[in-house]
Amino acid sequence: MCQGKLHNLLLDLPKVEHHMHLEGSLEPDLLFELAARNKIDLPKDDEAFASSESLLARYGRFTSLDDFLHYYFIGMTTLVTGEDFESLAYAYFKKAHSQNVVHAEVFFDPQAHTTRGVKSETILEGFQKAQRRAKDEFGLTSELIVCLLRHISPADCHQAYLEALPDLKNGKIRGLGLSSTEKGNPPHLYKESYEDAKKHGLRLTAHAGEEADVSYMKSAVDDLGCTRIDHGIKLRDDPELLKRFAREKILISMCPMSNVELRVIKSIPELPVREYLNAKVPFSINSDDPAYFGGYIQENYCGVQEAFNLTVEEWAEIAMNAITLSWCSEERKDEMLNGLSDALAKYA
Ligand code: HPA
Ligand SMILES: [Zn+2]
Repeated sequence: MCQGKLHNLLLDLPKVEHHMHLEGSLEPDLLFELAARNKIDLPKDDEAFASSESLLARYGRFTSLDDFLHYYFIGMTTLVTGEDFESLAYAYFKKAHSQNVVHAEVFFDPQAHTTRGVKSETILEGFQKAQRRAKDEFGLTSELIVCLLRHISPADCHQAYLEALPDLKNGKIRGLGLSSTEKGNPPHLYKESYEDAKKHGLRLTAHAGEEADVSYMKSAVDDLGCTRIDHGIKLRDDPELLKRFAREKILISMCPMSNVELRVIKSIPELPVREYLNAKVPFSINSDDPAYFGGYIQENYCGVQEAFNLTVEEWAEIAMNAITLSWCSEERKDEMLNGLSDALAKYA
């Protein structure tokens, strides 16, 4: 991994995570523990589920987004009670805090749980307990973003959106996202939910430009009104749209290790980090599904440094954009910006 002065800076930087699926932080050990406790049958015809070790080994051989999603959706069937959701989120916050994450805006997939009979209140209460503990014990603030699963029909997704709406309006859930199988499920299909959310002034993001092309990014902005795009690594292919992202400060939440593990790119140097920095397109660096892709946020920061050898000033800009384009209060942003100045002072 990266070395020297810059490595210490990357450890010290106060970090903000914008792209992390809580269900994607389910480590194999906890997965097996929950399966035993909740008497959940894992597939017997897949030898990957023989042990934590074999499961981890299989995670190292994903061939595509859908290949990963197959394991991701099986894994989360072990989450049943409020305590399970709390343990999951608390374990993530604790790990994130150990890597100097000071604020996290995290996704979850209610449709994957409610369709198995888990109540939305159970999920939300578990996550909220973990959020309160993370704030009290670590000073780590967080926001929840509900994801619509785009492999499910837009009509069913709209139903899920309507179920989440009261908690979007009362601020328990901060924003709306769109995830799962991207190709063949373009953003505009989910317009009804996003249009309604926009009317209510809610925060909007969508996964776009991960496996599919840049037209999905354009549709997420034009048709859905997103002010943030998750992954979003295809902007090079539309120079006008790239300028617009810079002008309107539309944040891209990049996930380097995820892109390599899901074979979207061969290696991190292929990412458009230099182009986005030069064009002033704001982006943050994130872990996506850290239990599945072999690293949390720190490992992703180090991977980017190894690949691009960025300067202190460039890291300062990345860290500052991550803070200022977060969906928290201005007061919280000011606190985080002060923390950033203190961390940078040592490296001036
Ligand atoms: O990287 C991802 N892409 C789409 N859906 C997802 N759900 C979890 N991670 C992802
Ligand atoms: Zn994601």
